[in-house]
Amino acid sequence: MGLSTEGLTFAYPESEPALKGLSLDFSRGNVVGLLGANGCGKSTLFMNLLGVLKPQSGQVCWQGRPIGYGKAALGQLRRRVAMVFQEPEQQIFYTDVVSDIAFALRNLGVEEAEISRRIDEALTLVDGQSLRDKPVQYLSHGQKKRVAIAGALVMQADFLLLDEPTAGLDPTGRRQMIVLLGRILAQGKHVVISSHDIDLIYEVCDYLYVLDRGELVAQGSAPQVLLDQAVLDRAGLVQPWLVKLHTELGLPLYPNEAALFAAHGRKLEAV
Ligand SMILES: Nc1ncnc2c1ncn2[C@@H]1O[C@H](COP(=O)(O)OP(=O)(O)OP(=O)(O)O)[C@@H](O)[C@H]1O
Repeated sequence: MGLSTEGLTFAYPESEPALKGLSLDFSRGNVVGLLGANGCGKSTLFMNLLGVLKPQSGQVCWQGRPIGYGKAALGQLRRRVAMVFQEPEQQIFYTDVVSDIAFALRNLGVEEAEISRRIDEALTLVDGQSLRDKPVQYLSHGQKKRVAIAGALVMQADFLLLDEPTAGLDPTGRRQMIVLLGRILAQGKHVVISSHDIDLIYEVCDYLYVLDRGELVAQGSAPQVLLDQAVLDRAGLVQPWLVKLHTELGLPLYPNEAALFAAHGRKLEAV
């Protein structure tokens, strides 16, 4: 058991509810995907999960208990649940990489030796050791994204919320992000991904929730949900290309590109 919501309804002031009675369990898979057209409520949900926004009814739960909204309770929650925003600028505040990653840990009063150790480990994980002393302003978008992920990893949270992790990345950067996700999972963490990158969602998620204007319209394993054309139409989504090869050409439903290549006796070149 970990992060979940029960009947969560949230409305911005003087607006229709952006989230309507959502009961979601983010421990249903190691990587849970959130899908839906623009404006369906994904970012609003993430802000509720972090306790930044408070639902009008229902609740966000940690280990089955409603979270608190006092300073101490939110501090505890954020050691468990960390978010990586879509735009790295939303969470990078310092001009150099190491100070930026250290910021939240210093705030929590973590010892400097421990801070160095965690930064070293996180930068290695994101292939970011060479970025260590670079001014943040000179980093590319993809490099900034990796620094932002390192910033979340040093918190050692159990759940990482990733908002559009592949947005703005070139094909190599996107592949590297998938490799990085694998490393994060190997550490036993849970990941929640909100993304319009349907191929990424298909390849990495083992459970999906589909939202349409704040309502839950489908849930299940990735193949279960993404083979359901009615759900895709309702939520404004398209089939991943591997699903399309299956439905249109009758090929087996391959879980990823490497499996498709392997089935044809070919090895996919590594990044
Ligand atoms: N600060 C706000 N005040 C009022 N309404 C808002 C605010 N932020 C978002 N909304 C509305 O809430 C709904 C959900 O928006 P949200 O940004 O959560 O969707 P999203 O699924 O993350 O969209 P996208 O895929 O474009 O990032 C939308 O109708 C949006 O217009």
